[in-house]
Amino acid sequence: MSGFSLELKDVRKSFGSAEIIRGANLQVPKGERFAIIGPNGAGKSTLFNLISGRFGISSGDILLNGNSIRNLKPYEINRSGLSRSFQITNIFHRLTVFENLRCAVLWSLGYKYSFWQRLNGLKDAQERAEDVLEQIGLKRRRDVTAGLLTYAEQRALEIGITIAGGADVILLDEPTAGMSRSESDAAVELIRKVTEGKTLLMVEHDMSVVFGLADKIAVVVYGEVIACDTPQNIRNNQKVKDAYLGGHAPTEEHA
Ligand SMILES: Nc1ncnc2c1ncn2[C@@H]1O[C@H](COP(=O)(O)OP(=O)(O)OP(=O)(O)O)[C@@H](O)[C@H]1O
Repeated sequence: MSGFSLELKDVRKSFGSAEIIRGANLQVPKGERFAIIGPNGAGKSTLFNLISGRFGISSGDILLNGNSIRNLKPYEINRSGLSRSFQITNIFHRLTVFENLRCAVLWSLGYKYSFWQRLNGLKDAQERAEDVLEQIGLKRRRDVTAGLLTYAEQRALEIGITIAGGADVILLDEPTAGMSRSESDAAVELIRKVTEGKTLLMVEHDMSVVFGLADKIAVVVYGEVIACDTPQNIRNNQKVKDAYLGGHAPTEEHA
């Protein structure tokens, strides 16, 4: 068994005649937190869509815990232990906070929506949802309709939905986008707590979040991973300085 949660092997993706991902390679060891950074249009979201099965890859391979997932559907990848959040908040606004979490737990267990009527009897799902509610700090908002939460609370709920199924590999797409400084500081703490012992891969533009959370940073430029290293080494990497910010290394000050 490999020590990697996720491996990208010469992954390529074309849309029509345009090759967007051009031989991406990446190895994410189990239990580490990785950030993917890069200029706008570099292919970060596309990589997420390939890893989570939303798009099929054109060539190469993606391994989850040592097994190829290249031909799997998104829900099959999810049930193999990988869960992702989206850049756009992806919650059911008319359900309560608790119902959103319970729904995510049941979905991960393979229940269908039509089972909702009989949910109270499903004790494990109920307990798991209560547990996640506590972890994301929304216990006192348990029975509030999700659409009435503040934006930061909605993003916290979304993180809860992402981890609710118990996946070991978590993908977060710009988890602090649109947040104030204090909200994103709180989000960093939340992400750190709920991903303890798990593997995290996140796309993030806010460098203070990236440098505050990531064990390693992968830099994507024109559909390739041009460097993957510790935050300190990325800061001093000349190739990254040249390609990424016109001669300046990414630092916590760059948003
Ligand atoms: N479904 C699609 N069809 C055609 N082109 C696409 C599709 N999805 C993405 N692209 C193109 O792929 C390139 C990379 O887009 P992507 O969204 O992955 O970049 P990104 O690094 O996430 O950018 P940003 O930081 O701005 O979110 C862009 O040129 C985009 O127009």
